[in-house]
Order: sequence, then C-alpha cells, then structure tokens
Amino acid sequence: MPVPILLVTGYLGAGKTTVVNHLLANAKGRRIAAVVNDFGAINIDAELIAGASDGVVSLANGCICCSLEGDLLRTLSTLLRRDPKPDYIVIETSGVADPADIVRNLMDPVILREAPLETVLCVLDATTPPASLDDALQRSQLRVADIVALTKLDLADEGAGLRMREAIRSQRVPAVVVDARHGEIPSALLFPASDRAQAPRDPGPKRPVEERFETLSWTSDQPIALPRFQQAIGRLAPKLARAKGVFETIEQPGRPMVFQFAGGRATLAPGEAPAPGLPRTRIVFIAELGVLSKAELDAMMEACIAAG
Ligand SMILES: Nc1nc2c(ncn2[C@@H]2O[C@H](COP(=O)(O)OP(=O)(O)OP(=O)(O)O)[C@@H](O)[C@H]2O)c(=O)[nH]1
Repeated sequence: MPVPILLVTGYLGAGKTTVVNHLLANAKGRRIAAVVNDFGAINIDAELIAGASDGVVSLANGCICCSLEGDLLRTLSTLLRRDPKPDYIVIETSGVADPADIVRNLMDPVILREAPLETVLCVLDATTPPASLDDALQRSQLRVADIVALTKLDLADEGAGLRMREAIRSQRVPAVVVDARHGEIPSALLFPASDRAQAPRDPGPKRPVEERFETLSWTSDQPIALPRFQQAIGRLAPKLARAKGVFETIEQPGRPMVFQFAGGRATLAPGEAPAPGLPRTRIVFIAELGVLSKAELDAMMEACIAAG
C-alpha cells in the first residue's frame, strides 16, 4: 500500500508546528511519521512536536528544499522500509523553504509510487497584512497548496480573515481555504479516505536559490534572567523574522519554558525538560541576512545570564 504524504508549508512562524501537533494529537490510531526541518543548527520544532505516533525525524542545519534534498529522499526511503510502515507521512518544511522544490523532489518516480504526495497544506497567519502575499517566497508557498489554513484568527481583527481570503483569490490560488483555530483542521480534509493514484504535479520552473535568511543559535547551561531577556527581545524585535527556544529562568528554576517570537509577538509557555545532554537554554534567532550580528546577539544574551 502506498503511504500518502502531507506536505506542510507556510512562512516563518505562521503556525505549521501548531497544526502538525494538533494533527498528531488527533491521529485516531493512524500511524503518522513526522519529518521536521528547521534550517538552523538546533531543531526546536522536533522538540515541540509531541506525540508523533510513529516517531519524529529531524532534519536540521540546512533546508530540505535545497541543501538537504538528498536527506529528505533517504529519510522517506527509511520510513517506507519500517515494519509496520506508517499510514501517513507528514513533512513540515522550514518557514523559508520553497515548497515547489520539495514537490519537484517528491516527483521522483519511486517515491511517487510508494509515497505519493497527497496534499499540500499552506499555513497562513491571518494577522499579517494581505500585501505580504506579494512576497515571492510566500507566493510560491501558496501556489502549490491544495488547502490554505488561516491561523491566529483569534488575534486578528474581524475583517482580517475575509481580506486574506480576498488576497488569496487575487493570487489565483485554486486551494480550499479553511480557518484553523489553534491548529485545528478537520483531519478528513488533510487525509482524504482515498486510494486513488496521485498524478505527478508540475511545481513550475525552478527558481534560483535565494539566500535570504540566516539562523543564529545561542545555547547555555545557565538559566536566564527573565526581565533582562524581555528587554533584550524588545531591542532585537525589529531585526527578527522569527525566534524560538527552550530555557529555564532564574525566577522559576526547574520549570522549562518555551519561548516563541512570531509575527512581532512574543510568548512564553511551560515546556518539557530537555533530553539528557542538551544545554538547558537553546534559542534560535532567524533574521534577514546581515541584519543581526552574532557578536551583538551573543553580547545581549550573555547579559541575560550574567550575575548582577
Ligand atoms: N493565538 C494564536 N497563536 C497561534 C495560533 N497558531 C499558532 N500560534 C502561535 O504562533 C507561534 C508560532 O507557531 P508555530 O506553530 O511554531 O509556527 P511555525 O510555522 O511552525 O514556525 P516556524 O517553523 O519557525 O516557521 C506559536 O507561539 C504558536 O503558539 C493560533 O491560531 N492562535
């Protein structure tokens, strides 16, 4: 039996991991394997994906649409050799990935036969201005989608969902658009009960790889002084496209926290204890190339753990 693939794409911080987590939590006995790609050296997403019923495979330190394309195909082959095989495979791309390149790779004749690309889901933050869809990367993420999920409607003003739907229509995207509140999408939409053979897709002409973003990682075994960290994030915010991490604070020792910065909003929520051997503080900062210097970041972060 072929194992259908669900490809989840969408811009930095749009809510992909939240959707994948919701899906895995509602797997209803399906064996779902998740392949997760964060393009930084630390794969925070793999840690944040809870309960993948058939294991999480983490692809880090590169992007599966370009430098890790071979790794993706090898990972899929390994998953397909498992006994029992997964019922479904979910691939969560990094927010900077051009899914057209991944779709192209998944058209490999062997993969297409054994693990057909069933659905491409594009996750879209409804609080972002509709004009952001003019961005070439976001256009590419929308263009290949069968389903577009609007997230963060709870944070958006009343007309935002409608305006976003209008903007999607004006891009001539033929996808079905659904609301995803806190990652909730009916699984019947994502995993249609069909065993029809998937026709090859045409992802369009290949775009030149554009090195637009970089990730800077910061790790430490020390807990963080929360007020200083909040100040640092306030100063860094204008330069950041995305940040996420896991750490303990001096104020609440022994209570790991998950930090998220997406769409200009920062949140802190309780997290899980790190796996043995991992530094207690692991944060990834993503910025447009050249905007953030490692020295500047290190200095600001070191100040968050320094005594005094
Ligand atoms: N209020 C609200 N927050 C949401 C919703 N969906 C996602 N978020 C939050 O948005 C932030 C980013 O969500 P993620 O699911 O990590 O986004 P992502 O697309 O996987 O991020 P990258 O992999 O870094 O590109 C997190 O703090 C989520 O809790 C939603 O519907 N409502």
